Amino acid sequence: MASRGRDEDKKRLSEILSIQDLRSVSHSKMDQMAREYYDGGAGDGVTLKDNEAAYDRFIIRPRYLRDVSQCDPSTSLLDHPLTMPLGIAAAAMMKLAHPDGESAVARAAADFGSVVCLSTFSTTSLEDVHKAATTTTSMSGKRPCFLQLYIFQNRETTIKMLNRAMKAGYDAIALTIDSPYIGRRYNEVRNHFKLPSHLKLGNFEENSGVKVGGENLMEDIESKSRKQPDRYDPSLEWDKDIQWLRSVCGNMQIWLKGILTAEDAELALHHGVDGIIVSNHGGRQLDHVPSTLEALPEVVDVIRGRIPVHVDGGIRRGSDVFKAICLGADLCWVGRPILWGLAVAGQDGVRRALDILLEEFELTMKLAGCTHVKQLSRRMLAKRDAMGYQSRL
Ligand SMILES: Cc1cc2nc3c(=O)[nH]c(=O)nc-3n(C[C@H](O)[C@H](O)[C@H](O)COP(=O)(O)O)c2cc1C
Ligand SMILES: CC(C)CC(=O)C(=O)O
Repeated sequence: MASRGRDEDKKRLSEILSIQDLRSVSHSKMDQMAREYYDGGAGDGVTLKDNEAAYDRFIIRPRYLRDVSQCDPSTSLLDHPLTMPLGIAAAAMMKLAHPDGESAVARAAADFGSVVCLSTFSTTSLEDVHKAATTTTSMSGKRPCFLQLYIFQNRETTIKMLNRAMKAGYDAIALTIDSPYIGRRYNEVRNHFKLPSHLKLGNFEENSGVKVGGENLMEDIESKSRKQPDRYDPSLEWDKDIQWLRSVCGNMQIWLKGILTAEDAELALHHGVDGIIVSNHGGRQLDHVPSTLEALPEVVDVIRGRIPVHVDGGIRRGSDVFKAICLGADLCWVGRPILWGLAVAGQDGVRRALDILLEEFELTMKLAGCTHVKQLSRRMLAKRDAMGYQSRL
């Protein structure tokens, strides 16, 4: 019976041709609370929509007669090979989409040759996910693994988690800097978002004081009235806290997730972080901030290749990956497309999402006259505006 189910899933998956198809099919697989938590954003969703729309404002300037019979879409991260410049962004509570949750995502990433960034609020323990993410049947050698970090007011909670991550073998932590408080998300309030009782957070003990859900999404984390309150620390600052983090991270690299301006990119460099991710949290935090594709060039221009610059938000096609790399990103992380794949068919659905993005990326490279990721540059793009298009960036 189980194998018949998997065969049916495979047939259904082969009929899914794009990430938009995957998104539509995923909607019938989740209840309203999970669907709206995954798909929604903060406020009126202006930034959420703009993340995707920004990709349509850039046009590709293809070059022809350049022998594209061989094309290599691969790259590397922390000395590990990647099949293409694509990683799986941190997303909380993946078991809301599928019972196999984070482990299924990590296995699909390992087999494909991608990298996973695990959320602090995973529904699987960081040890189990590291095992799944680094055990691969098809890529040789060790796989890279990131842990996304929220720093709690009770620093012991954070230190315990970092010690577990070091012991498990994580390569890097990505500190999310755009969330001193959680954005205003109407869906979560209306749906009384709560982690269902059969699911548990994988990285905290029952008595840690960390929980998700209540009258609104963050009520438990942000409540000061709990007996053992433990919430995000909104007092984080460049000078004291990046240094503190360095002192408790051992050999793990420190990346910052959520940079949107040249000023903060400069500060990140000054404070010696190992890499940055241009991100607006998929439009889930402050509404009306810039789309990440449009924030990317000013960050790249300040960093000038001294540390890696990654980007996430609104990436739904291989051509979107192409455009972000042309604008100077070293790697793109995708969030919701992976959740949609997971909801549709667990590990196989995640693999389908990754395969679609790879096929589209490789074809875009070839049709634009590129055979290697290093050839992608700003000269290959133009920006559309109300008057037509501007041919040089
Ligand atoms: C359902 C969901 C949960 C998320 N949870 C986290 C999280 O726990 N920590 C974090 O730093 N970012 C989180 N993010 C943001 C993602 O890491 C990423 O920035 C965003 O999803 C990228 O945009 P995209 O979904 O359009 O690809 C979450 C995003 C979604 C959609
Ligand atoms: C609010 C957290 C539990 C997870 C998160 O960062 C998100 O939902 O965007």
